[in-house]
Amino acid sequence: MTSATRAPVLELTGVTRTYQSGNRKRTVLKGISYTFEPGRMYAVIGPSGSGKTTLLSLASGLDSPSTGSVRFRGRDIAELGLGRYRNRHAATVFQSLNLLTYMTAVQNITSAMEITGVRRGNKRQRAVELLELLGVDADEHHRRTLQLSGGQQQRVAIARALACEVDILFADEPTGSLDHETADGIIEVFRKLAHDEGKCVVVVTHSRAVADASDEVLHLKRGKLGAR
Ligand SMILES: Nc1ncnc2c1ncn2[C@@H]1O[C@H](COP(=O)(O)OP(=O)(O)OP(=O)(O)O)[C@@H](O)[C@H]1O
Repeated sequence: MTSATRAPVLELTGVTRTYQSGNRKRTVLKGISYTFEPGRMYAVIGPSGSGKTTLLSLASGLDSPSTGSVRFRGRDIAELGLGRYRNRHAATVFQSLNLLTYMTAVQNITSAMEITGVRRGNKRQRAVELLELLGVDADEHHRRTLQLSGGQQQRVAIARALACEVDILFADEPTGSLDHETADGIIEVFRKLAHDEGKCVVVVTHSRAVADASDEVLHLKRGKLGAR
């Protein structure tokens, strides 16, 4: 299928976000319109403070735009329910990962499936399948995540996000704290998820390597999307 024939999975239309602190208002995003497709990897780049995390929060249903709309498969996510959108359709891997470090890799994934109400008979088996897909070795599946390396923890966090069978995966600076080699492995994971598994992968990054590996690069500058 060519990209021209793919139905969009996510559409931002005229999205603005204004923050108010005291009497001061500041519009961080100034009318962003963009269409995301399945099976593609997107990088969101831009200077510090340009609104990348704000854009990710709106697109992932953690926050609502001041004006404009965010649509998942044609339906406004506010109407769908932000909680439902986040649980069923769009997962986010945060910079802090938020793994439960006293639990094993498998337990982190199965507990997320319980919490988000995934109806699947053998959750442990699914957790193992996902860890294998992401290249986490079998002897690491049952180790507490505290004992795993940064790159392994990042993979577990991605597996946990995918466990809820989402269509869109957002990640905020996923390679920021990793060495080059480990970062390259994570970039490859994202590319495979997009190109082989058909996910829409959206990564906020300062990394040139992530931007170079992406199918599309969105450059945020002064609240607008521009050419790179
Ligand atoms: N909840 C908030 N209330 C008020 N201002 C906010 C809030 N969240 C973000 N901002 C402001 O919005 C602007 C954009 O922030 P954002 O975190 O989206 O930028 P960013 O491009 O992700 O930056 P960085 O690359 O440094 O992480 C900043 O000036 C920030 O101070």
